[in-house]
Amino acid sequence: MTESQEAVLSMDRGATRKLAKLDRNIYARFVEFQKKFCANMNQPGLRLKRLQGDRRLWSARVTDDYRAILYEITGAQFMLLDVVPRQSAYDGIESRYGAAVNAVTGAFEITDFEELRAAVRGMDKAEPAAPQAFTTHSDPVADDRFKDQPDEVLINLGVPAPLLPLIREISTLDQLMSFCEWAPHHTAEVLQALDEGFSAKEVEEIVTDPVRPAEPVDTTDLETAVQRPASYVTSSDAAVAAMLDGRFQEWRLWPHPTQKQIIQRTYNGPARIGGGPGTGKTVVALHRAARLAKRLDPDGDDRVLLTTFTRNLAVDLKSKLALLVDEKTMGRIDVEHLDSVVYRLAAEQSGGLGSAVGDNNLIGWWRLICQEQGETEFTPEFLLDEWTEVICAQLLTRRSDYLQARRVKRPRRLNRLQRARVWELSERFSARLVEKQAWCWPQMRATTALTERHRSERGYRYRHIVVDEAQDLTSAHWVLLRALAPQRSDDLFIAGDTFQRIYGQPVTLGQLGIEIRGRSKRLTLNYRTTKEILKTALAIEAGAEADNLDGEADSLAGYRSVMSGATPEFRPQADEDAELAAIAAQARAWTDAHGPGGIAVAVPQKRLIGKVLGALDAVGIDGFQLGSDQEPEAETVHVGTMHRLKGLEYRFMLISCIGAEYFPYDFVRELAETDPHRHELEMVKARNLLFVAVTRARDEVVFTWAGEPSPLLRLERAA
Ligand SMILES: Nc1ncnc2c1ncn2[C@@H]1O[C@H](COP(=O)(O)OP(=O)(O)OP(=O)(O)O)[C@@H](O)[C@H]1O
Repeated sequence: MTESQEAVLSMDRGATRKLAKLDRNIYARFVEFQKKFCANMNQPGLRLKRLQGDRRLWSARVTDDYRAILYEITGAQFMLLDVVPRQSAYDGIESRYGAAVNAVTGAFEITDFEELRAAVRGMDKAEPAAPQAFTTHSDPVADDRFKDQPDEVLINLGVPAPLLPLIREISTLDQLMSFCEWAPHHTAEVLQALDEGFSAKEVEEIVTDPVRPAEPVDTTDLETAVQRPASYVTSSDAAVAAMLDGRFQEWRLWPHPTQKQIIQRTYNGPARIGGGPGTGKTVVALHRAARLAKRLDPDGDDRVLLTTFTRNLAVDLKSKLALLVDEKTMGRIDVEHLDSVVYRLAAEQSGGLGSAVGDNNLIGWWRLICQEQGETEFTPEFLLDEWTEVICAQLLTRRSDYLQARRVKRPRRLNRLQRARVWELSERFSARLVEKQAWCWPQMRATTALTERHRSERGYRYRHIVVDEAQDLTSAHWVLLRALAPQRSDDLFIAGDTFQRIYGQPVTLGQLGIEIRGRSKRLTLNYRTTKEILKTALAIEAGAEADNLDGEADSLAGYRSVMSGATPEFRPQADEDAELAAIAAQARAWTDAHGPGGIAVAVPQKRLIGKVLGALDAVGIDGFQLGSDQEPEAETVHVGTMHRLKGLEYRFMLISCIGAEYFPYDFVRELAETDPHRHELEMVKARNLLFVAVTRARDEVVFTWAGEPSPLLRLERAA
């Protein structure tokens, strides 16, 4: 009798796609098969047998009529190639599959040549990927992009030589997209980047170099190859089990190799990851928080803080994190938006906090102080900004400190007398808050940061901090974060995209005691949005500049997508009623075609939400107003301000009421006359806001407006 032997059954992305296509009953039987096989691959009912030809090819029984085709990595680790009807299990098996270690990336790659041939030659084997379902792409691929690249260039970039003849046959975008659906992951990325117009040298830099292993590649060492992240192969039964029980999401199992490097690296200080929308910064932040928490001393009481800018994003982070860690590890991680941390610590420090003055009301308080003091030299807007961005941000508590404070990038120079006046007015403002038993965010952030700075001498609240949406944090937030964790390796991990800054003002982390220089990296592959949507989004930011959170320039260079879909549509309307009707009609059309859910309408102002909800209701569609607390209902059309959509994603997006009348806001237009410096800052935020809204969409975007379009749409470039 053959000995019992446990086994690992690994899968790659191709295998998961094939399983997804199986009939449900067969799929259920495969799940049973997987368990049995892993418990004892030699049990007779599995009928494991070696196939003729390649000595690593095996078949095993899933049902009487279906066989699993397996590829042997080591004696006890197999890769699933396919699940096929028994009668066809052995037909042309050797010419159908290829399995090899990629000499450039070191990845173990399985190729199903039959699927690839079908993709290029149009047999009905390959189905187009979901995101391309509504598109027709008979556009030719540009010959000079990848087709004219010499073989050795493609091979050098990591494209396996056996794929070249088929690649040479590709002549339309449709063929390219279908081919890439089944091609090894790295090959797909290379071809798509070339097709987007990146030169071979650029592709080498942004696609190939990041996954090139440091050590020489031994193409006969399968065991090492399957462990490389570029292989996209599951390494444990737990991962396969999660995949099979329907909880499978690629980002959980297979971070991109570039993402994985960042997740796993030990940084000897604060580190930053940037990158355009949808490049997986949040995915990296989640994995990193999970990894750091798992590595904490199980008997110690160190904790991890995973934080972000808004409350609804913290809710989202928490539910995603729960997919990566068990309950015990979750218990070591606080997932909380940063102002909630501020509030919690402030309440702990002072007991009662009094009533809150919202950010929008602060200007009224400053106006009153100016009136009372007969102030004419400084406007309330300038004073509020100065108090927030200099006094609170630098935690200045003494007049003498303010008189000497650095005022980098502030709109006007102030002499000593002027500073003394600003300080006096600020003291009056602070006294008024105390008198009225009120608090506001800038002051509370600063006070909490100061207290925590002193408290940290007695021990730190967190061992590791991971921050998402970092671009919107204020200086006081940063000072607080610095005070919450000790200056050690892996102390602060910062994810954010400054092109998406829609709240605060630029900060220079180095000046706030957070040194990220030399520990900064950027992701460039967009997983969310189609090329067409990306093009429109990039037109909005064309020529724009952003910082890298450390006083230097950031860029979106190399930013690209591997998906393709419909071109965004721009639909001007005669008046507001016509626009509301157009919004409702489009939401109806998407709902009818694709079912409810995954649809959102973004508007620039809160007061427009009710109108849109009314228009949706009139055509029998349930709308849901996005708020900060409530979990959004899935099967409704979500309607929210562009601000509220930050960090979220939808398949279909309407960006509506985007006429010049509503966007940019009135107060921003007025600033052009009264305060050119602030006008410029607010225009950057408005432009970024539109960029954020557009890049929430996965598949389709439609813009609507009545009257003049907003100048920020940049129709001349975006259409
Ligand atoms: N390695 C990956 N494999 C598959 N999907 C991924 C991967 N990385 C990210 N994604 C998916 O891409 C989408 C965008 O990811 P994520 O939200 O992390 O991006 P982001 O850079 O934080 O975006 P934004 O800046 O717009 O908020 C998500 O749907 C995510 O699941």
